[in-house]
Amino acid sequence: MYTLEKSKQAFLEAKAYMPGGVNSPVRSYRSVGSEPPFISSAAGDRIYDIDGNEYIDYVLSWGPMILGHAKSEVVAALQEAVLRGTSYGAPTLLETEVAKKIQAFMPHMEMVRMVNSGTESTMSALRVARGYTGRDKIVKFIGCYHGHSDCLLVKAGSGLATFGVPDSPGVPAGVAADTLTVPYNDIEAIRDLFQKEGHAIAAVIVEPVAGNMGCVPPVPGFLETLRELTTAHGALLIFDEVMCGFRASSGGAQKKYGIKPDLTCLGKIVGGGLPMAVFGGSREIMNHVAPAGPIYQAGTLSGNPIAMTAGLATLSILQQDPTVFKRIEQATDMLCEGLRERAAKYNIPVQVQSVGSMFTLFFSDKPVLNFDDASACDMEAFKKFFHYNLSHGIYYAPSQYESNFMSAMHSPQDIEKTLAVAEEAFATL
Ligand SMILES: Cc1ncc(COP(=O)(O)O)c(C=O)c1O
Ligand SMILES: N[C@H](C=O)CCC(=O)O
Repeated sequence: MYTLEKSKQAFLEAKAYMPGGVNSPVRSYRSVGSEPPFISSAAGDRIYDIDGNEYIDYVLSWGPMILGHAKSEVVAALQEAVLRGTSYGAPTLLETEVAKKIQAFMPHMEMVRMVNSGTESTMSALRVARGYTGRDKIVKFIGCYHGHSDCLLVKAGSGLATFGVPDSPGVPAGVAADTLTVPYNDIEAIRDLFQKEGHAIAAVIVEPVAGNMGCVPPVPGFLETLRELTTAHGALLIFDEVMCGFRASSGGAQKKYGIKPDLTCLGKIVGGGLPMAVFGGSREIMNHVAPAGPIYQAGTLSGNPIAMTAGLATLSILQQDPTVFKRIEQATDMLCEGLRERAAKYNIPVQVQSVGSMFTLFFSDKPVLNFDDASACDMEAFKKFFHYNLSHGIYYAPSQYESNFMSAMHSPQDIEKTLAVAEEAFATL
């Protein structure tokens, strides 16, 4: 019998010490109206909670664990690394190794700066864009989420969309005023905006494959238009590949769609499951970052040896096995196709959207192209489907405004099991 009794008790206690009982809102399960399982361990594609439940994990720590949890080579590298000390606040050989690896996957990242989270990465990339262009305004897309820095908490996706607060209190109006927003995939709207404001725009920041309103691919011509407009108006194009880097393809969305951004933000996979992110781009732009240039950016723990070790081990494994990305993508396709078939059998209108190893099942009768489409989905059906799956050992993201992820450890048998549970869940709707 599935029970979350211990997790419920743990959540009650956690709420006394941390707002909402969590350290990131999406973990609280508030939008699906229940308590979250408290996790005790994870291995491969499985996670285990303190009540003894086992789940096939499609959240993967919100994306990073592409090789699966506790990958033996990564764990061994970390065990060795901690014995040499956990942080020096001084340069190490590891950082250059990681920078070279990143460049091997994404050649446009000629120079990088390591930071500790995706939030820091996008915040710093925007500062560079503003410092480099001498302009203040930035453009973001409605429903995209780029972390929680002030100027990006405007019409944002992920937890903000889930909890219905796309513009957070506490963001000064003056800061928000410099953030211009446009619907995702709306080529005409972005053209109009550039016609009016192009001279003042420092940068366009975009999730080139949106993942924070669920998985929404770019329509043909969308990314190309962003490239054309930013170039024509002297603005920078920032690809926030914190989520879709190493997932849309081995070289992220920039490789998949053949677009060269001016700056790229990476996080999640690049740190192998430890707090680590980077931003980077051409030498010409990055040489404006301190101390090479005047645009200030810093961090006590940035580039710390433990995160570098996990990142390097993860990227090395991905680089050594040229079939790994294809295999994970094929597993994703197999699952998505199976979900479509099972839903159709019960006449449940769904859109199962995927790019590479990211996917979302939307309860919608038409393709989801933007935030309005995502918001129009049947959230009650989502909730029921989610809970049936959770209580039968399938761990999906607890919001329609999130992507799910595949790892190299999900086997065909795991996918079959996932589909069998999905079929039962559809039958209950
Ligand atoms: C596309 C994207 N950008 C930025 C972020 C912020 O990263 P972090 O949560 O590491 O601050 C996230 C995830 O949270 C993300 O999905
Ligand atoms: N969608 C977010 C990041 O990708 C979820 C992670 C978080 O905010 O805790």
